[in-house]
Amino acid sequence: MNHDCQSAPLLVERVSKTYRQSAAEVHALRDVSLCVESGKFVAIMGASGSGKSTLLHLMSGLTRPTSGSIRIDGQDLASLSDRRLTHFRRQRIGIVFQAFNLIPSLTAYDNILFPLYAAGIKSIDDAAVCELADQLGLSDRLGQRPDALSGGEQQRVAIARSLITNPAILFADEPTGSLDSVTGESLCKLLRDLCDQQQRTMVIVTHEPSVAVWADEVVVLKDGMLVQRFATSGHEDAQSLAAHYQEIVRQPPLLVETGGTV
Ligand SMILES: Nc1ncnc2c1ncn2[C@@H]1O[C@H](COP(=O)(O)OP(=O)(O)OP(=O)(O)O)[C@@H](O)[C@H]1O
Repeated sequence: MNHDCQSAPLLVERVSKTYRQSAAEVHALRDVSLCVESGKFVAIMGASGSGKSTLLHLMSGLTRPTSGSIRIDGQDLASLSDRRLTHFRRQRIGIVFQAFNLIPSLTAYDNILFPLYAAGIKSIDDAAVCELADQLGLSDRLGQRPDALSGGEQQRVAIARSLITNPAILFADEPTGSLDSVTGESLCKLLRDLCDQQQRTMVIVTHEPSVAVWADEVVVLKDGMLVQRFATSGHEDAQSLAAHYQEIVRQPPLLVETGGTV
């Protein structure tokens, strides 16, 4: 294993997930290993049913693997009880969903602060909240409820909410999936800026080459296996990335070495 992986924000080692549906078993993930170093932006791609959401849910501690281990910021998730895992997730893992999942009755400001309220933290650093809102272009929207915000603004509130606890890593499941292409592109630029300017570490699931091209590296899943990963540096536009991705998914699986670095 790469030496730097030991201190990486994310280390996935030989993770498998099998769902049982009455008598049948569904092998959603098979022996997946992945390491993501600090400040990296990684996109997970794959056809429908290839296991992208399952992997994201396992890495973000929402579900547990059938076998294998996941370390976030050095913490082995399997060693935590359900209660401690929930606490750890709220403190150290940021999660953003396609559908924003904001609380409709709360203002943008209170939605952003919700993870702190849920953790029982009462002393709010207002300057830090304002700085975060400013970075995400939300300064003049904080008093609005979600139904008065555009889709792009709602997703930026969701990102601010996920960053308010200063997590070790941010996971996002199709973060642009509910946005038009122009708004989606500006959201991708924002995510890129968060990595470049604040050394945030990010893993997103996406179907869209135009989104994946903003990442540093692309991880490709096929039939629950990690079949390839590649740097986006050779694919500066989405068309070139899409062509390379299609080539990979058409090939028979070629498993990458266990524990390599992304
Ligand atoms: N809770 C579950 N119970 C049983 N099978 C499941 C469950 N969740 C996912 N699966 C199965 O696991 C496999 C991987 O599903 P997953 O949702 O991770 O794929 P995906 O790549 O995210 O797909 P999509 O792009 O369509 O969201 C699929 O065969 C799916 O039917």
